[in-house]
Amino acid sequence: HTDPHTFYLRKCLALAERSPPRPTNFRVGAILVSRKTDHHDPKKETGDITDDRILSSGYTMELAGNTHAEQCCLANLAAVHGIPDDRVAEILPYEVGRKLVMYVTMEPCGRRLSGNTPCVQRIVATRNSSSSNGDGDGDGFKRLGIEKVYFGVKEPGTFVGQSEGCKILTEAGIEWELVSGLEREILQVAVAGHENRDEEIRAALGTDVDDISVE
Ligand SMILES: Nc1nc(=O)c(N)c(NC[C@H](O)[C@H](O)[C@H](O)COP(=O)(O)O)[nH]1
Ligand SMILES: [Zn+2]
Repeated sequence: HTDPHTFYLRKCLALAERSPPRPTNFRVGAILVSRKTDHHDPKKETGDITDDRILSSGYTMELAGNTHAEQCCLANLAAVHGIPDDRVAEILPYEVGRKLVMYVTMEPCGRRLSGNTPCVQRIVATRNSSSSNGDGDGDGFKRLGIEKVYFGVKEPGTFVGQSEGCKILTEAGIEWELVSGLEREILQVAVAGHENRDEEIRAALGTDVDDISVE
């Protein structure tokens, strides 16, 4: 019986395996979940996932262009509601007794070599939209958006060196948690399109084991 976080990260890993291997990015999978919270503490998750609702999912390059898993996950949800992906915050559910969490195989990016909007910015943006109550006097309530991110590995230094994602999430008041146990599997999928993937995995695992078989 695996814990709920490993259960979801394995689902994200299966999504990541659908991503076309490229030397210029990582293959990542993401799932957005609405989770029941403890009725005494709106931050606390009950640990019981039977009431979870999977709102959306995405994987690297699922959508046209140079897209990231988290970006596709949010864009897919926006598309379901027929609005542009930069307005996805407006349609995210905001319910008493529930909170939104995102599972991603890899730490959301804080910087992208392409210069495209990093995923942490897209995640933080889900918290900034205030929903008007329709009377236009701007006294809407602040939607909480995505409150926590669970991921299975920190971003390797391959493209941007020391990753910034977690720091930016913390600064924005978004909790995050590194769920260990799947590092090797996540990295092997993530770097499948890279030339020196064995070396990359060794460096990322911080070990010098020689028995890393990429396949
Ligand atoms: N969390 C995450 N999800 C992804 O789907 C993905 N591809 C990355 N990858 C992070 C890496 O830092 C960037 O892929 C490079 O910085 C190149 O940037 P572009 O992807 O071309 O914008 N990270
Ligand atoms: Zn990203």
